[in-house]
Amino acid sequence: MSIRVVDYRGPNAAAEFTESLHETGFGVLVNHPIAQPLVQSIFDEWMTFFKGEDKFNFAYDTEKFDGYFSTEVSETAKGETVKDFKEFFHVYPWGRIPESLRANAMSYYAQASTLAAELLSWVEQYTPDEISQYYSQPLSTMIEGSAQTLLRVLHYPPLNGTEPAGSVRAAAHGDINLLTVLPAANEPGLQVLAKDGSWLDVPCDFGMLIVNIGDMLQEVSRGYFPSTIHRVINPANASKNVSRLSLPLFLHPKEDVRLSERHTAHSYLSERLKELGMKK
Ligand SMILES: O=C(O)CCC(=O)C(=O)O
Ligand SMILES: [Fe+2]
Repeated sequence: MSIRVVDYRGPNAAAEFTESLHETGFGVLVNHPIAQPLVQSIFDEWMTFFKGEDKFNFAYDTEKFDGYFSTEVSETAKGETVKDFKEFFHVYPWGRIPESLRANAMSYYAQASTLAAELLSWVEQYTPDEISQYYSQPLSTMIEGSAQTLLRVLHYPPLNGTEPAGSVRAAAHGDINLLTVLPAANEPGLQVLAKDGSWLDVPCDFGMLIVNIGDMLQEVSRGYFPSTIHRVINPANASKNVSRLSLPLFLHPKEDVRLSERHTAHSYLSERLKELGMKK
């Protein structure tokens, strides 16, 4: 198994991309419409933000989850005991963000959301009928105008020996949401769990766009599109002291969207956040 790289402008892009998502839960696009200079500017300006002190004025809201999560708060993946070694900022259009960072973040949020809606229409088009009969509405409209869609700006600090023993940049996990869109980070490290139990590097050349299925699309498609386990490994010695920045946009359905007989998007998210200890 390997993760296929699909040319967004190629003649069979929609079919090839959907096939990749079905087989591996991941798809990688080149020649896509997200402006790379914008991604680079966001990396540069957020690197400065994470190095500074202003971030502490944006400590995350414990009810609404917008704002800054320090390495002390961070996240512990389901089934793990040690926190991931990372800090991050949750950006929502309605949430808090330093004014100087807002324009680029919102521009990226809008571009990636538009692209995600198109990719979901590809997915819908190439879903077998026996699966798409379960979709309660077109996949692309599930995310339309959703207040839950979340841009996470992640900083994995250089490893300098002060990190907690046994911690990794991001322990193995599946994403909760419908679909995740993620420009290749400035450093490698993202891996996906193959069916044979081995870990595969996700292609990550500068300019590539990585897309993966989340648990909610797995639920909607009754498992036809798998929410594949992935992780971010610590760097090898040579690049140990380099920060890694990453910019996943987690596309969430609107709260009242029905995913399955058991779940709406709202009930599903509440259950998962409780499991993670993030919600009472
Ligand atoms: O940083 C990455 O490459 C992936 C991050 C990730 O998987 C997540 O935040 O859910
Ligand atoms: Fe993830």
